[in-house]
Amino acid sequence: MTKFQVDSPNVTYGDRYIEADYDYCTSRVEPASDGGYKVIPNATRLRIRTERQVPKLGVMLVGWGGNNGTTVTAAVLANKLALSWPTRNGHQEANYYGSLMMSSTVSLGMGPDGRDVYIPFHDLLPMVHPDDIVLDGWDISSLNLAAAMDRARVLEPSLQEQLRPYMQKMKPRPSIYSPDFIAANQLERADNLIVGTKREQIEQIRKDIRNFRAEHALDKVILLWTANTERFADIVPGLNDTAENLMRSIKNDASEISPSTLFAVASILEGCAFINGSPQNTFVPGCMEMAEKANVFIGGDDFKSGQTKLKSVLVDFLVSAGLKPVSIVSYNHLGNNDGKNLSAPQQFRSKEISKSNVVDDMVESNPVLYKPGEKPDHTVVIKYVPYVGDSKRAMDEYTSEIMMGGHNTLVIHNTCEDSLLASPIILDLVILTELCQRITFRGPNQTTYQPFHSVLSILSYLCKAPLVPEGAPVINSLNRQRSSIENIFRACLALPPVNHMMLEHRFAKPLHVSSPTAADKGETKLDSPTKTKPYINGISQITEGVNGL
Ligand SMILES: NC(=O)c1ccc[n+]([C@@H]2O[C@H](COP(=O)([O-])OP(=O)(O)OC[C@H]3O[C@@H](n4cnc5c(N)ncnc54)[C@H](O)[C@@H]3O)[C@@H](O)[C@H]2O)c1
Ligand SMILES: O=P([O-])([O-])O[C@@H]1[C@@H](O)[C@H](O)[C@@H](O)[C@H](O)[C@@H]1O
Repeated sequence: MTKFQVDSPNVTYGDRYIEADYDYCTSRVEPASDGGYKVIPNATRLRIRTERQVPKLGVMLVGWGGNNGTTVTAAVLANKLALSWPTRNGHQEANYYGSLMMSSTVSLGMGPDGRDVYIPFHDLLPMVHPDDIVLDGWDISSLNLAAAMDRARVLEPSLQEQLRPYMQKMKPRPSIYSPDFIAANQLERADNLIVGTKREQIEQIRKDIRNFRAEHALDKVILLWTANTERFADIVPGLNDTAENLMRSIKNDASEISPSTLFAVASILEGCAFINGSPQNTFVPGCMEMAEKANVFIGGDDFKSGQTKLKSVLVDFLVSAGLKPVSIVSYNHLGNNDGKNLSAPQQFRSKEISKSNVVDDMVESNPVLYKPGEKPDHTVVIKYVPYVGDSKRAMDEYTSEIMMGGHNTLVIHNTCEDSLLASPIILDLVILTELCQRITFRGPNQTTYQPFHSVLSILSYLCKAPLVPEGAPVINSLNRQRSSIENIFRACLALPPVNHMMLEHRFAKPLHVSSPTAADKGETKLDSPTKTKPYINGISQITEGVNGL
């Protein structure tokens, strides 16, 4: 943990809380009488509380025996045990590369030398360390985690050998299987099932959660779906459109309730946050209502790990540079079990939707380039090629209109172990969710503190199809998503948002700085204006009217 303390009258470091008084500054836009806009800046004083005590966290993965489930478990173990292993490219040590919290940094501000001072994102606020997370979960396949890790073909055998004694003791709990929601080709691995009615299955999941919490003396449990992609469930009035109807449908054993929704309901009933790492509509309206009534966090959908993550950067860059993407083709093939499941049309359709909607907000942000409703041609292709296993091969082509009828075409080829991109995302999702459970806000004239909305939209950086509260805008731009996390956490320390203005370096005369370096050199400060020296090294200098000023 990088030690730092904010020295401000607006921050109190108490035994239990960090308390910050923060002015949330935004601008509101209203239509003006002349057909233009009236822009009104405003500032809202918030009191933000962050509990300092980091809990003992348990994470239960649905689909624990899959490529992601085994890989993230192996990664946590390898880091915790500080393992290293021989590879063709030399000795490899465990790390958490690809985790926003563990392997990226944030700036605290400008140091005495005028340079930003960076710390690991994870050190900005008290957070769970992934090494300390206790993992468990369910799978329709009975393979123990060591055998499942071998089946996944993601990690080097030399590492698997070291992990096998630990992971062979880990056995996924029997799960809820509904062949109607995942590809028929998954039947062959479905030998570890909870039989019974949907109500009985939910009660078993709830019992599993309680047993896990008790067995490890956990303070908190979070559930995360990293099982197969399901087809979308039909949203039917009277079936799953309200919390009451959903619970009645479960009691009546209605068929159109997916396993992922059953897990989400069980999780919410146990007061545990539930995160959906796959693209299906797990959070049917009735499930979302349940979460809101229970003040339990839900988040998702579909890990944003590779091709789509790059798309949410590239399209943002092109459109914000005034270049007009007009055709986007995203093709990939892979040979893991995820790819096998996605080879079925209904499961592919779930993924096609989450991979396709990611450009909408960026396109709609630029009416100079796009007419209302105009969008780039956008095609998503996924093919299953068993031989390549987890090594996903992605090829993207972005064609944009540039000035005066010109065109620019970007072609990207991207090969990666898909599960090694998704595993750090899983860790970030649960670390951020747990931290947000410890942050509360009190606005002006409010006497009580309130939590984040139960739909945890701050997770959008990690999801292809961000789940947001009703009426909230969906933001897919990766840069904006990351900034929102950083600035919200800075606000918990009464630090201003990062604005990149760097005015300290932009004026002809040094901006007033309080750092000891400026005072030591006896340099003048802005608040004591003096004429610039007319001569520098004997050369007369213009002191008035420079740059037309
Ligand atoms: N880069 C990535 O790997 C990535 C990125 C985004 C989304 N995802 C999504 O994450 C999910 C997992 O990906 P993966 O590569 O680990 O797939 P996988 O097929 O290797 O693992 C899924 C596991 O879920 C199990 N399963 C299926 N139905 C289940 C149920 N009802 N209950 C419990 N277990 C069940 C399967 O037996 C399998 O072990 C998929 O939905 C995938 O689309 C993956
Ligand atoms: O994250 P991303 O690379 O855009 O999308 C990926 C797809 O390209 C891949 O085919 C699928 O198997 C993964 O689940 C993931 O969704």
